[in-house]
Amino acid sequence: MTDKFISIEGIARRYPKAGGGDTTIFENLWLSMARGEFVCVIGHSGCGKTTVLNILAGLDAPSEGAVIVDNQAIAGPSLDRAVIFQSHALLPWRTVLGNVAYAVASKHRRWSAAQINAHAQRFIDVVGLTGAEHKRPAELSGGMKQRVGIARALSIEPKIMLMDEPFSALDALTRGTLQDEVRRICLETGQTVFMITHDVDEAIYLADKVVLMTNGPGAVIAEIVDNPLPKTRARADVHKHPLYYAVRNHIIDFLVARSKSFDKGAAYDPRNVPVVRPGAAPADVSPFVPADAGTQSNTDRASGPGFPLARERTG
Ligand SMILES: Nc1ncnc2c1ncn2[C@@H]1O[C@H](COP(=O)(O)OP(=O)(O)OP(=O)(O)O)[C@@H](O)[C@H]1O
Repeated sequence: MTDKFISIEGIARRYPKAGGGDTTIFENLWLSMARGEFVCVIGHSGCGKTTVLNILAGLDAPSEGAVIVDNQAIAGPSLDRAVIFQSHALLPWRTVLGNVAYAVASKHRRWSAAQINAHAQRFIDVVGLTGAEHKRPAELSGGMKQRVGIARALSIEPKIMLMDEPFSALDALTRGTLQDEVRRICLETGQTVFMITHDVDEAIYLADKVVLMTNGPGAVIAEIVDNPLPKTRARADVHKHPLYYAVRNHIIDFLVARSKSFDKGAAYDPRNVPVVRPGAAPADVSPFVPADAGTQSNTDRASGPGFPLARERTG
């Protein structure tokens, strides 16, 4: 990877133990992300995903190591990095417009009220809330509240979106719609996204890369799954991709078995975590052929082990 827009460099997070000493949640974590890349992180509860996200947000500091964004070490929160939480954290006394405008005003302190409102309205329209501008959070459904959170994050036009299970509290239909919208918006705006999810299908649908973390304490990045789906993808076609089931099975197998007993082995290098493309031949991946284009089903073609690609330096 050449463009290291985000570079996580050997970070650790330790907390003091009640009886003395420290618990190491994770250590020596290295990961880099290119500009415009959508990365999903998957791992069991407690492995430190939110801690990593909070460090990226500047809300927490690593016990060791550093995170560099756009060639600058993170030294606290910044309007360049917007966070979308599972709970939307809206200001209950402000309307939809008021909530988004509040974020816009914090970034553009010299703008007039008219400029601020016009800018906020643009992002309210983007997330499909036109007509709900004057409602207060209590009058909105969970999905609408989450849209406000997304509009608020987008309205400050951050360089990076950090999302902590943003759709997990939503019903399946709303979740699907918002996943589609977030994907579209991120593609259109070239957003770089770091997102935590527990949902394997969500990760495969949204991500360019899926980072697999082992169980904590002492969690490590076991590997990075390079998603073979094309950047432009439609929800309805995702499962027809010839490698879809191989990728899905690989991630599930990791979560069910390997995340607990991951053997780093002598060859494991945290700065150079294996990048895998499950089901693909080591040197080549066939172009996507729709399921009805041939006699062999895509599911048949998807069988086979995950071959590690050439080890790619992530640090
Ligand atoms: N302030 C704190 N003091 C001590 N331990 C903490 C503190 N904050 C988090 N931890 C511990 O750090 C570990 C990682 O927490 P974190 O929330 O990052 O995990 P996670 O992978 O995001 O989990 P989940 O998927 O459940 O959200 C947990 O074991 C948690 O108990």
